[in-house]
Amino acid sequence: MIVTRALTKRYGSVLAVDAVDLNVRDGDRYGFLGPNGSGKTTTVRMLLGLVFATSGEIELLGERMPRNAAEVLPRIGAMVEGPAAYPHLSGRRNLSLLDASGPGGSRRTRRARIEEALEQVGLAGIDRRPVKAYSLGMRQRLGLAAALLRKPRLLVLDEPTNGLDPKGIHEIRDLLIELNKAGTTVFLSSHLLSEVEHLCTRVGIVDRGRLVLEEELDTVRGATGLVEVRSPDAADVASMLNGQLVSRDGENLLIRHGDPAALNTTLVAAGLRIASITEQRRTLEQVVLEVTGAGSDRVDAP
Ligand SMILES: Nc1ncnc2c1ncn2[C@@H]1O[C@H](COP(=O)(O)OP(=O)(O)OP(=O)(O)O)[C@@H](O)[C@H]1O
Repeated sequence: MIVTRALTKRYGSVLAVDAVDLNVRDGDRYGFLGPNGSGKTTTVRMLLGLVFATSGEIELLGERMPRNAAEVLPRIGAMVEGPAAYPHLSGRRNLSLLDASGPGGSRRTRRARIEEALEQVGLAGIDRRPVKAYSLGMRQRLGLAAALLRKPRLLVLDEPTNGLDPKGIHEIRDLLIELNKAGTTVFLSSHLLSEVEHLCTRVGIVDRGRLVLEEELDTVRGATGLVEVRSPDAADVASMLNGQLVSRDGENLLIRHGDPAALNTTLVAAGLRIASITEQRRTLEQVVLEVTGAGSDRVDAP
């Protein structure tokens, strides 16, 4: 759905995006993750033909960009930072102007389409209020409604939950999952680990303009080889598994073991009570820290 090859953008002496090879597949919920200033917005802008790449190639839906922008862009729903709208008009009116600029049938069909998009993002209830009176979160929702108008196969969203409160973030997340289940590929940029961790199936991590990892989230969050056990008989569990015990804090134990089911059977067979037993997986945060190296305070030898 999105393929880039050695995509590069230079602003004077700043290498904002450095030879990025993205591969977003049909059906992905892809999180493009990186700290502020790592090149996410610039990449998204290049994908959508809003800025020209210095070098490299882009394919969207199998078509070369920006060469085939006129053909490709109507099939994509996009939202980039700070979605634009006429401030003195209502959200509905803004959407209807946007809708009118594209093809799409009778007045009734258009109205139904706008209504559905407003409904999806939770803005259907506010009719007359002009966009200038919207909160940042409402503007984000309106931007998303605009992206959804044409029921795109691919959504490209730059920081879609920016400015939303936790409930709003949750609603947008549910909506994106629902759309994805119905067949829409979702590509979103974010600097929020938790957002990507909760929403995405695949992740691309960018650091100072370079793509340092692209992988399935399940693979990224691989098992650590440790099992977390909580037991009222923690002292007995600890002495039984002495060699494998990594740490103990009250009822909570961390045990070196590759198979939680087998460990559970062993403990229960020994008459020990197990309140919970879970395979420990790496967090996305750990992975990001690993792949982004020593971080911004690194001091290289001259
Ligand atoms: N128009 C521009 N002119 C000059 N430098 C720019 C321009 N746009 C971006 N940059 C620089 O390119 C680098 C990447 O910026 P970009 O906005 O793409 O990062 P980002 O990951 O989207 O960050 P954020 O999360 O803050 O939006 C930064 O160093 C930024 O200062």
